[in-house]
Amino acid sequence: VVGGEVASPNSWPWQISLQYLSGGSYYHTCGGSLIRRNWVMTAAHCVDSSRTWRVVLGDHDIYNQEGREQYIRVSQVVIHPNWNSNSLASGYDIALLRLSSDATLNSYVKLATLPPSGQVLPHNNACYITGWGLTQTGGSLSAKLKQAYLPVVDYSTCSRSDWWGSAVKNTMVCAGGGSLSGCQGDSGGPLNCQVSGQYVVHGVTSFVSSSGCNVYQKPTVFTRVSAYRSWISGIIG
Ligand SMILES: CC(C)c1ccc(NC(=O)[C@H](Cc2ccccc2)NC(=O)[C@H](CCCC[NH3+])NC(=O)C(F)(F)F)cc1
Repeated sequence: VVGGEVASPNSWPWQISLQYLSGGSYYHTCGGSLIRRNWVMTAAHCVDSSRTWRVVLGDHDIYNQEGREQYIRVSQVVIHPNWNSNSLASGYDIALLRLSSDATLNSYVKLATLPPSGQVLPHNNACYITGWGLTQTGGSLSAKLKQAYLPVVDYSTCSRSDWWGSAVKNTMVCAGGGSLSGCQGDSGGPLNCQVSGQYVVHGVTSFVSSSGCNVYQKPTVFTRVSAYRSWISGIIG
């Protein structure tokens, strides 16, 4: 997350850190959202490679153990069947991870609320991106979970030629577009949008401009969760 601030610990209790095993240690690579006690929603591009994954719930500082963390292995990766890693612009950047055991729900670990099928938020709807991703283009991961206020940019604006043009589809949500943005390592995490006084996960962080994270008129682009509700229900029940 470029800009914004460190979140109050565990204030986004569905946010998870997706980590992969390498040389005996686990490393943060993406975010995700807990949607059932044994299912996490993330981006397909996060789990394109076959690795050993684990999910960390209840985390705040990914480099220090603070006692609220739950570490659970991933037993199954379900990538959307239409996802094509060579075509980010086509969308379908969504995947579901089955956990090897159920998360314990408490004040630090809660389930995300998903939007109703088909719901499209209006321009400027209040949303926050959260994640441990780079804090500057080419920078380093944030040790502590960050949040940044990214209001929704409607499709008609986001698909303008001087914005994202045809790279953005209606199955995506754009948000931000100024000095605040997502960045590498935020992928797969939630776009938390305020709807009737409640935070709803309307987006899965998908991409930013290849020329940098916080680029003017290149808002962060998210998979629109409400476009995939039936697929999600078909998998998790
Ligand atoms: C759709 C097409 C025009 C398109 C192709 C590529 C991109 N962007 C990108 O590829 C930039 C590249 C980059 C790397 C490092 C620093 C800055 C930028 N990376 C990204 O946008 C990666 C997704 C890459 C998926 C493919 N491996 N996502 C993210 O960084 C995040 F966190 F914002 F979700 C954006 C659009």
